[in-house]
Amino acid sequence: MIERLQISYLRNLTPINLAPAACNVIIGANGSGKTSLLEGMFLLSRGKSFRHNQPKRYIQHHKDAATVHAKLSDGRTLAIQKQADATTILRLNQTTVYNQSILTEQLPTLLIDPSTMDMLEQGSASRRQLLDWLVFHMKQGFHPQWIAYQRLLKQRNSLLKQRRHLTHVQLAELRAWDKGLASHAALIHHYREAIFEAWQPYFSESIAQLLPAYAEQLSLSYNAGYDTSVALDIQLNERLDQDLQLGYTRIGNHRADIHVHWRSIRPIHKANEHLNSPLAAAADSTFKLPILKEQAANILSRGEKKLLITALRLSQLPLLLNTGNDLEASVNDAKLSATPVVLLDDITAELDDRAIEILLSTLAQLPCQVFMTSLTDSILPLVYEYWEKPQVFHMKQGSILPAQ
Ligand SMILES: Nc1ncnc2c1ncn2[C@@H]1O[C@H](COP(=O)(O)OP(=O)(O)OP(=O)(O)O)[C@@H](O)[C@H]1O
Repeated sequence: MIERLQISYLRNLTPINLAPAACNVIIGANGSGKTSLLEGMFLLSRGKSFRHNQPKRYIQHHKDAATVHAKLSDGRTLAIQKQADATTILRLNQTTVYNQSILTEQLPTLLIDPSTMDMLEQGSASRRQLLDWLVFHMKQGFHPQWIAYQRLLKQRNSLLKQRRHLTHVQLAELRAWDKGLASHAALIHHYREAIFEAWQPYFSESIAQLLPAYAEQLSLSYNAGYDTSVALDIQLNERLDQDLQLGYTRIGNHRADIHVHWRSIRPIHKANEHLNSPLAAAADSTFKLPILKEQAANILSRGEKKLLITALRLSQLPLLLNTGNDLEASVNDAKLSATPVVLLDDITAELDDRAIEILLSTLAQLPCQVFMTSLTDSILPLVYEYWEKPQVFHMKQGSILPAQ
């Protein structure tokens, strides 16, 4: 759990120095800096902002760098400094580290915010990241494989981009990379598939709570990004000409995706209603209605999609925290080294009262730390219902106002 949080020169924030509790509510007007505070914690955990890629966009105007520092309750300290030229300095326990994943491991953050609410309609990247967040924290071997895969893929794509025709030497090099890609791909798929399987029942449980009317109708599927019954290098070889035309690699783990499907339910008929009367059954046009299947994004209303995305994210936490049965525990081979931090940005504007109550009551039962932003204090009665000693911070023009 974050015991102390310090943020300097991030957007409009005046240097922040907070001692957060298990549940924290940040209240303030539009533009007061609430989201920037969440952005700071996300930056520390992931090495990037959830709003802009370029550091110069979020580093305070006329400053050279933004810094976020956190002290965890077990004494560990984490720090990140982002400079305008995108140089990043990372520290764990005052020692410089060179790999963001080291900090990510120490501070898992789960974000539920308005920008992620379009995830079903966007390209596959955000849905793939959703799965990979779980896989990263639950499967120790995943990250090194993913890094090695990405490195080879980058080399391959830059060769494809330069050339329409390859020399013999380049072809031999490409084949060697493809072999490497194939072996990383098989493992990455293996990790993702195992975590996906373990995640599904949690997703169904969250849907039953947040979208009960669709409990029987929504399901998830995982697409590996290539045909996993054939080694990836064989498939890459078969489609080399197409990839050369395109200038990039079209299949592989980097194209994996998560889909949410909707299917209709057959109308339920009263017992024996049609058995004695085949003519009546034939006359009833609903009797033989086929089961319809669709992408959930094409069926659900905007509000329902938000609930679905909330269910996707929320269902990850109990799995990650191993609050389920031993079967799920056996899937998790990476011991979680820190309390997950849940960042809820402006949920009152996104979700209805019932959904907010389900979200908060679920989070209050889990060993996680919560930071939520709100324009008004209308959320406080609910927060006090579920947490014993929440911290309430009021923000104005980038500063936390002193407690009254
Ligand atoms: N690089 C920057 N330097 C200084 N100020 C910035 C920078 N980038 C953005 N700002 C300002 O910082 C403020 C940050 O707003 P932020 O999104 O954190 O507020 P918020 O309280 O979450 O608002 P809302 O409720 O409208 O979402 C905005 O007023 C914005 O103009």
